[in-house]
Amino acid sequence: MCGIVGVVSPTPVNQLIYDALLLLQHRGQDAAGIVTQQGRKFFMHKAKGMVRDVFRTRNMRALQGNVGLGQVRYPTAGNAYSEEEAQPFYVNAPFGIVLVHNGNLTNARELRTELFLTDHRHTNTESDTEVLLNVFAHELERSTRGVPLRQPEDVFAAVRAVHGRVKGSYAVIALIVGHGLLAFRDPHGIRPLAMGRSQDGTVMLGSESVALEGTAQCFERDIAPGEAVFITPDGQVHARQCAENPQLNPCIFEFVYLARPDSVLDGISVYQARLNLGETLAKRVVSTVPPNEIDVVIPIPESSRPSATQLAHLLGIPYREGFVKNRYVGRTFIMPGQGVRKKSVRQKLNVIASEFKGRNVLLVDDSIVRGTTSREIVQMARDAGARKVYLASAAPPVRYPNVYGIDMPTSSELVAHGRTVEEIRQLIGCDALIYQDVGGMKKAVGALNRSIAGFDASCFDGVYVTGDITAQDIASLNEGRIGVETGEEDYSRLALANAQEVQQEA
Ligand SMILES: O=P(O)(O)OC[C@H]1O[C@H](OP(=O)(O)OP(=O)(O)O)[C@H](O)[C@@H]1O
Ligand SMILES: NC(=O)CC[C@H](N)C(=O)O
Ligand SMILES: [Mg+2]
Repeated sequence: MCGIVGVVSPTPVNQLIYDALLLLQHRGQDAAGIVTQQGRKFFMHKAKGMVRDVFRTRNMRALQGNVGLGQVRYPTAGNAYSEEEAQPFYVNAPFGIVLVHNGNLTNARELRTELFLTDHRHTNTESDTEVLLNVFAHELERSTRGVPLRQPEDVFAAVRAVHGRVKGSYAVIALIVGHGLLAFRDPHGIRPLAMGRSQDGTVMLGSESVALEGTAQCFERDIAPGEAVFITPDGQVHARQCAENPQLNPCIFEFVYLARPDSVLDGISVYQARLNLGETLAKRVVSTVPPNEIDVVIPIPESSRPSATQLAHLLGIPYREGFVKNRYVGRTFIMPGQGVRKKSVRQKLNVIASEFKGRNVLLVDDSIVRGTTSREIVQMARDAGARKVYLASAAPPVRYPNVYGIDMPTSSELVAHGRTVEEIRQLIGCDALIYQDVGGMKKAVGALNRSIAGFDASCFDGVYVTGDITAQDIASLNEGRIGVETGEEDYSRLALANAQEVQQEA
């Protein structure tokens, strides 16, 4: 998960891109970058940090031009430390291209070798996005060598070739100097991408509808899976389906946690999806804990709030705020490194003790991944004097690694991996633990857009929509990954140990 945005406008775009990135900050808090283009020149500024820290006035002034793109990064490949892996990425040939990417390639390693040996292209980082850009550049070069670019045909042909070579998830925005802005989505549409316009002729592309609406654009439509859209500098929009068998399988975790509740992705309101999840979760709570044994329902801020409200409403139990969030601490789950995450839960959430004292409380979270939040929160509720602490999760147990751009690289770090619900309950230390079930989750979200063929729910059910992913694949995907915590934490070691464990089990 990252946030991406691209704009073509009759007026300068620097502030518009900045504003859109701020609206997408929840999708990536590790690095941010913007490129604009004026004449034959790109202007780029990127660095580690949140949007507000990365861009100072002098940086903004230098970002000139009426066309540009930007990204907020949540690293899921390569080195979380490296400023060089912040996006956008740039190649000088053909034409001069910059690119931003949300997603994760599952065959980046093979492609990197292929790029070097066959395409004679050098990549200088461990980033899968750099690989993706070079594959695109190579394919564009192939169709245009020695002749001027025929747009949009040559651009669409290159995207078609990219679909043929690249595997995994990719929502992409690229800018070809002097020619226009390109956006495309992988053939399963795993990561979201939408388009909007404003009356002055501005066209904007962004990861979530909130980025469009929050910058006064009118949401127009989602980009279809496999589709490419090319916008010329004068604002003309060309669109083409570039995949052979496109099928919409959006990532269900977007609706559970990643996206903002005020966004609508692929026709589904994220807020309504979370209300529905609360509704189905309520039914499961009833079968485990009699509602008259629960005095109060308390959400674990921020993302679980809609599910918790709906659950409390259905069970007829008071909904109270028991934790206050320090708004200046970012989302803990998307922080790289377990040490940072653990420390941040305590910094981020503090109890209102009177809401717990002598009560049986039902805490609701949207999901339990590593269990970092739940373990701390349950203890905090006990310390505040709760009699019984029950915990309910609006998502099912997260048991499998994610390979499509969510930072869950190894199964061993997932609290639910290889454990029964009772074992997880003991680890977390609550009196009862109630999970959503996979079918219930898919039904709750899927009911909001019946034209969706199915969701990518791989971290819950182990089914990977782009084809089987073996333990070895996961190990090689994690090769070279460096976490932020120690600077040395190499995820491939963890992943290999994990792969061996899985093989032994088999
Ligand atoms: O089991 P864990 O590994 O702790 O991960 C799950 C938790 O992380 C997320 O919260 P986060 O603080 O990132 O964001 P939020 O404020 O949007 O809920 C999510 O909402 C859960 O609370
Ligand atoms: N999660 C993402 O979308 C990140 C994009 C890319 N895989 C990176 O790590 O930089
Ligand atoms: Mg949370």
